[in-house]
Amino acid sequence: MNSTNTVLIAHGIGHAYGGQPVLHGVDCVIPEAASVALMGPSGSGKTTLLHILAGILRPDAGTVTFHPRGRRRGAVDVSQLGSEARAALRRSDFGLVFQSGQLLGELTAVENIALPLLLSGVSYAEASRRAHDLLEPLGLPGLGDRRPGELSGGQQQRVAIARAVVTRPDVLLADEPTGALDRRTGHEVMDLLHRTRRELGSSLVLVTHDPEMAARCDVVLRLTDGRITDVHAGAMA
Ligand SMILES: Nc1ncnc2c1ncn2[C@@H]1O[C@H](COP(=O)(O)OP(=O)(O)OP(=O)(O)O)[C@@H](O)[C@H]1O
Repeated sequence: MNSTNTVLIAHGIGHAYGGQPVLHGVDCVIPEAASVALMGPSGSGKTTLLHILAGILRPDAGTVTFHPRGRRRGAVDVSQLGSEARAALRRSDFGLVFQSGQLLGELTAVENIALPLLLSGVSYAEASRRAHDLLEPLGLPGLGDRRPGELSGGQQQRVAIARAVVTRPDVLLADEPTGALDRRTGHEVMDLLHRTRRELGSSLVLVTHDPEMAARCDVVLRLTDGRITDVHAGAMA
């Protein structure tokens, strides 16, 4: 498979839980600086595939090859890395956003945003400065000292996006990031996610049930019973 201008290539991905197969030989390609929506019925394996692409889960079969942008390092097979190396990759090269509940309640917004930098060894002063710099562009001016419990759902997702992008990752992986928000707030958060990833030149893999959110992506993949059954361009991309 040609790897030019791709950041992630999944090949022959198979996965089972407790002997129950969930993914059957999935192939997919995530192009550089593009957005890819992953749609499909409940239970079709979307989250499992996202977690495998993100290196959270190791697949039972197949490979996930990560090609760092600008080829600044050699390609790595994420599926063969140990848990430490996958965690390091998630901290430095991937940015993850979930539906909710991902922020640490005892930390302020700025501390939550700074966390991936702190875990990568950046000094507290530098990490806080970079986290502060994201408040304004992410629509969180003046909210840096609030704890998650003092923020609205939409504001919490903005903090989660800020945390995902603070390391300027090559790939953003988001699982229903607007699933817990009302429609208008959901679109505002998605506007922000697309704008930020365009500015960074990052790719986005978005798991969503919402056809409008999927249509805003460059490519829409449909997963049915653990198999890719359709690939088409997003209608509003
Ligand atoms: N940790 C787990 N242990 C056992 N079975 C699991 C586990 N996680 C997911 N499954 C099962 O694997 C199948 C695929 O789940 P997955 O969450 O990947 O689907 P999905 O397409 O993301 O679903 P949804 O749209 O409902 O979130 C489902 O049948 C689910 O019950």
